[in-house]
Amino acid sequence: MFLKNICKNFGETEVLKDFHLDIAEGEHIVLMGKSGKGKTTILNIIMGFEEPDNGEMKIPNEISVVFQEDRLSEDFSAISNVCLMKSDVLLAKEILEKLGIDIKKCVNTMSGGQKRRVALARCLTRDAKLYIFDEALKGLDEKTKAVAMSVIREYTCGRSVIFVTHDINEAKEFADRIVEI
Ligand SMILES: Nc1ncnc2c1ncn2[C@@H]1O[C@H](COP(=O)(O)OP(=O)(O)OP(=O)(O)O)[C@@H](O)[C@H]1O
Repeated sequence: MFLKNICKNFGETEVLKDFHLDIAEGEHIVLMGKSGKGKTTILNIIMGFEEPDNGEMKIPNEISVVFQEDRLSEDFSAISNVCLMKSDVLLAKEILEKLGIDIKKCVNTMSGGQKRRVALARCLTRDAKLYIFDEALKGLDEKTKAVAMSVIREYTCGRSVIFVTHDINEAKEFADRIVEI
């Protein structure tokens, strides 16, 4: 997949100018850059939520995402949230259990870090060509983060990934290549 010469302005604000990104099949890219540099804008263009002003791109249709916000159905259990769009219950259970989540627990009784892990499990349960993690481990303690990182690595092995983080240690641990914008 690739993005080539992508430009994007919001009114007078120039956010992206001739932005390039190539990702090989199975490659894990970490996208870094200061707040407001345009990382989420790039992801929104990749996901089709924003139109670029200029440029070319080739992006797979099957994309699975962890957004910055959890975007869960609060009144449903962990397993129902993960299986809402996907019927592979066995895989969903396996991933939720590896992430230390009680599958029957209702989301509205969960801590922030537990909700984050449900959002992660939902993303990893989907079969996709490209996985996007936008600050997916934000708010997790170090031990939980290490477990979550190893689960992400296990289930994205051989698949293309864009991982956005401000944490250089996370980036170095995960990346085949770090892209700074
Ligand atoms: N819909 C929009 N309308 C106007 N300006 C926008 C819009 N979306 C983003 N921007 C602006 O584009 C710039 C890049 O925003 P973006 O959210 O892509 O940054 P980011 O690198 O993801 O930041 P952060 O690390 O804080 O999440 C910012 O100046 C932001 O204010």
